Amino acid sequence: MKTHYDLIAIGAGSAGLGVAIAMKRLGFDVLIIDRSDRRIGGDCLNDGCVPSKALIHVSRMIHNARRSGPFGWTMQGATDLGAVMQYVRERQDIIRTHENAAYLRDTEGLDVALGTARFVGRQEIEVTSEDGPPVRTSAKNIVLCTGSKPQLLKADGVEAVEVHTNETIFSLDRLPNRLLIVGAGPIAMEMGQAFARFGSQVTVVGQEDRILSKELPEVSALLQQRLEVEGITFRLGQQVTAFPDPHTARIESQNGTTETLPFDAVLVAVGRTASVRDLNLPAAGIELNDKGQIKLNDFLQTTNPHVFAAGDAAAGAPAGTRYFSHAAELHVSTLVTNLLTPGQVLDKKLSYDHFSWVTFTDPEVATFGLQEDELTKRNIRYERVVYDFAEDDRAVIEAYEYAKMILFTEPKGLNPFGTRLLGGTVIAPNAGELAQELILAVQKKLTVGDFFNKIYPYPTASRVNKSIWLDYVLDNLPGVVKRAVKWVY
Ligand SMILES: Cc1cc2nc3c(=O)[nH]c(=O)nc-3n(C[C@H](O)[C@H](O)[C@H](O)COP(=O)(O)OP(=O)(O)OC[C@H]3O[C@@H](n4cnc5c(N)ncnc54)[C@H](O)[C@@H]3O)c2cc1C
Ligand SMILES: NC(=O)c1ccc[n+]([C@@H]2O[C@H](COP(=O)([O-])OP(=O)(O)OC[C@H]3O[C@@H](n4cnc5c(N)ncnc54)[C@H](O)[C@@H]3O)[C@@H](O)[C@H]2O)c1
Repeated sequence: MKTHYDLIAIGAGSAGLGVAIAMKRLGFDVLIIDRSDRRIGGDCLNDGCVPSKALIHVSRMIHNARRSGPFGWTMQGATDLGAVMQYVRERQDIIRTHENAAYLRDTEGLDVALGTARFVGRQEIEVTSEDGPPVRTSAKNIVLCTGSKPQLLKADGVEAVEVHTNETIFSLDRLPNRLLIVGAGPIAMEMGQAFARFGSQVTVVGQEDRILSKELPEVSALLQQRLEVEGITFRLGQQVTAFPDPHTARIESQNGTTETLPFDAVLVAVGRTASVRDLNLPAAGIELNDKGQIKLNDFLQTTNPHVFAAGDAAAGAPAGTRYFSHAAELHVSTLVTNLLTPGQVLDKKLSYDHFSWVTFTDPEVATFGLQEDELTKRNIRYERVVYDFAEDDRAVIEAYEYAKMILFTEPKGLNPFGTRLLGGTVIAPNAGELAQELILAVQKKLTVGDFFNKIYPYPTASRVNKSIWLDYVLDNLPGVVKRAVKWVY
C-alpha cells in the first residue's frame, strides 16, 4: 500500500468496484479496501442479487416440473435445500473468479487492502486487519462505498429467536416446513415465492395494507393474487409484536386484535440502513443526517468536499434512496463524470428520472421512468394507458393472460403518433426484459410512432410494446385526419 493515492474506495461491492475500476482504467492511482477477500463483491455477490436470483432460478425449475402433470409427466420428490444452496454457492464462486483481491491486483492493476477502514484525518485512512499492525494512507478523493445492513426487528423476545436476514438465509441447508417472513418488500416477495415453490408453507406479515408498496396498488394486488394461488398466506396491516417462545410469533393488527403464529424459521426483511459503522466519520468532518445517513449534496459529496458516497451508503442523497446494484452504477457514473469535470458549474446532479427496477418474482414487476406520484408532485400533465395481455397471442400460448402493462404518457396532442412515454410498470413473466425497450424509449424520448412503425417478429413477447398503441392511435386520430384519409382513398 502506498502512502498516497489519487482515489480510495472504501468497500468493494457494486459501488466500490465500479468507481475503483473506472478510475484505474482512466489512468489514476487507486486503492480499494474491503474487510476480507470473501467480502469482495459486497452484498450483491455474497448475500443479495446473485444468491437470490440463483435460488429463484432453481425454484422456478421445480415449480414448472410440478406443473407438468396435465401433460403426462408424473413428478414426485421433495426439495433438497442443501443441494439447492450448493448450486447457489457454485454460481457465486464462478463470479468470484473475477471478484477477488488477486484478480483486482493482477488483472485490473488496483491496489487492494484487506481490513477495516476508518478515518484518522480529513483525507487520511487507517486500515486494520488481523495480519499486522494498522497501516495509514491518504488520497486526494475518497469514496464511501460501505453499503447497507438489514434493519433489525423490534419485538419482545426476539433475542431468543434464530432470526434470519439476507445475511444468513442462504446458509440454510434444511427446508423449513413453516417459514414466517416479516416485511412485504422485494426481499420478502422474491424469497417467499422461492421457498413456497421449494415446499415451505410461507406466511408474510407486512405492516402496510399491501405488498410492494412502492408499486402501483393494482400491481401489488395482482402480484399478491398470483402468490396466493401458489399457497402463500398474507397477514397485511399487521406487525409481529412479540415472540412468546422461539417458534411462535404474536402478531397484532391495526385494530388491536392479536393472534399467534407457529413457525419453524423466520426471515426478517424490513428494509436497510446505510452502513457507517467503524468509519470514524467525525475525524474527517463528515456529518450524518437525522436518519443516521451520510449527509450528501446533489453531487454525492459529503460535508467534507474530498469525500463522496456511492451505492447503498448514499442513502442520504437529496434525490432519495435506491438500494440497487444498478443505483450504485448510476452513482458511479455521476461521480466519475464529476471528478473528471473541472469546476462544479458543469457537475451532473444525481437524478433518478430515468431509473428503473425489477422485482424478480414470477410474474416479474418492472417499473421505470417517472411514476404517478412523482408526476403529480411535479405538476406534470400525463395520461394513463393500460394494456391487458388477455388478447396477446404469446400470453395466450404460454398462459399469462393475467399480465398487465400500465404506461404514463404525455397528454395526446393532435397527432397521437407524436406522444412520448414518461414511465410505467409491467407485471408479466420476464417483465424486466420486456420493459428494456420502453426504458430506452423514455430515455431517448421516442414516440408512439416509433413503436408503431416497428415490425416485431411474431409471436415475440415484446410485441405488446406495439400492441398497446394500436387502440391508442386508432381511437385518438382526429376526425379531420380520418376524413382526409378516406377522401384520398
Ligand atoms: C436479498 C437481496 C437481493 C437483492 N437483489 C437485487 C437485485 O436483484 N438487483 C439489484 O439491483 N439489487 C439487488 N439488491 C440490492 C444490492 O445488493 C445492493 O444495492 C448492492 O449490493 C449495494 O452495493 P454497495 O456497493 O453499495 O454495497 P455492498 O455491496 O454492501 O458493499 C459494501 C462493502 O463495503 C465493505 N465495508 C463496509 N464498511 C467497511 C469498512 N469500514 N472498511 C472496509 N470495508 C467496509 C463491506 O464489507 C462490503 O463488502 C438486493 C439486496 C438484497 C439484500
Ligand atoms: N430485485 C431487486 O432489485 C431487489 C430484490 C431484493 C431487495 N432489493 C433491494 O433491497 C432493499 C431492501 O429490501 P426489503 O424488502 O428488506 O426492504 P423494503 O424497505 O423495500 O421493504 C420493507 C417492507 O417491510 C415492511 N415493514 C417494515 N417494518 C416492518 C415491521 N416491523 N413489520 C412488518 N413489516 C414491516 C415495510 O412496510 C415494507 O413493505 C429494497 O428496497 C431493494 O432496493 C432489490
